[in-house]
Amino acid sequence: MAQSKEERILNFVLQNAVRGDPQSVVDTIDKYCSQKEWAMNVGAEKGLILDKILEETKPSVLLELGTYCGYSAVRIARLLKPSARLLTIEFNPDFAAIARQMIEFAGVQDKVKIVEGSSETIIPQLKKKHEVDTLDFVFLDHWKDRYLPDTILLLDQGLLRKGSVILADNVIFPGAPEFIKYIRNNNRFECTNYPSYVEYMKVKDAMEKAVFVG
Ligand SMILES: Cc1ncccc1-c1cc(O)c2nc[nH]c(=O)c2c1
Ligand SMILES: [Mg+2]
Repeated sequence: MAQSKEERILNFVLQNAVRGDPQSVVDTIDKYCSQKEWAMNVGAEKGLILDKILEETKPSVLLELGTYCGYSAVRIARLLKPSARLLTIEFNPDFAAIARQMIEFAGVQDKVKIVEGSSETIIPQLKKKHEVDTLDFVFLDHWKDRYLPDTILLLDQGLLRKGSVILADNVIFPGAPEFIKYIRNNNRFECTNYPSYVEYMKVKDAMEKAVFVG
């Protein structure tokens, strides 16, 4: 069976990165995807914005929507304190299988739990099945037309508390106009836009940070 692009990315990491070194995994994926095959990892430029916001927030309980190959899960986990936990939801089982191996190779499996399935199904299970009380940090990086309904679901499920940070990738390209319209006009969120570029491309993109004020 022909290899998928995601399998090629994983194999490049297994052969070229340092086992147990999350920074080397992040750098190796960026090297492959900038020189060989484009892939939808948050990438190095937007990754630095993500890093900075994580260092400011110092979250303990995190949720990511859209794991893909595990690039951002590894990038996030490398900055977390030992007791912090990241739950990451991935709909595509093939991507989830790649991400599981990527996360284990990076040595961050104790901090990261991949949950396979749809965010719509899993978000309502977070409290009872995944022992979440409230979320300190949420990274939206899945289907753009799910950003708004999933944000509303997080609110309805009582998963946000005063100060919870939502960070959304791709609010310019591919774009999430309904989410942006809602979040910027909702006085329960304080929004900040971070202009950047689509990963590995010279196309403008941005991330949006929305802090829940309770
Ligand atoms: C696929 C694509 N083509 C051209 C330009 C950007 C994208 C793109 C970039 C991303 O960071 C994405 N993140 C999550 N989910 C996506 O679907 C996605 C798509
Ligand atoms: Mg993205």
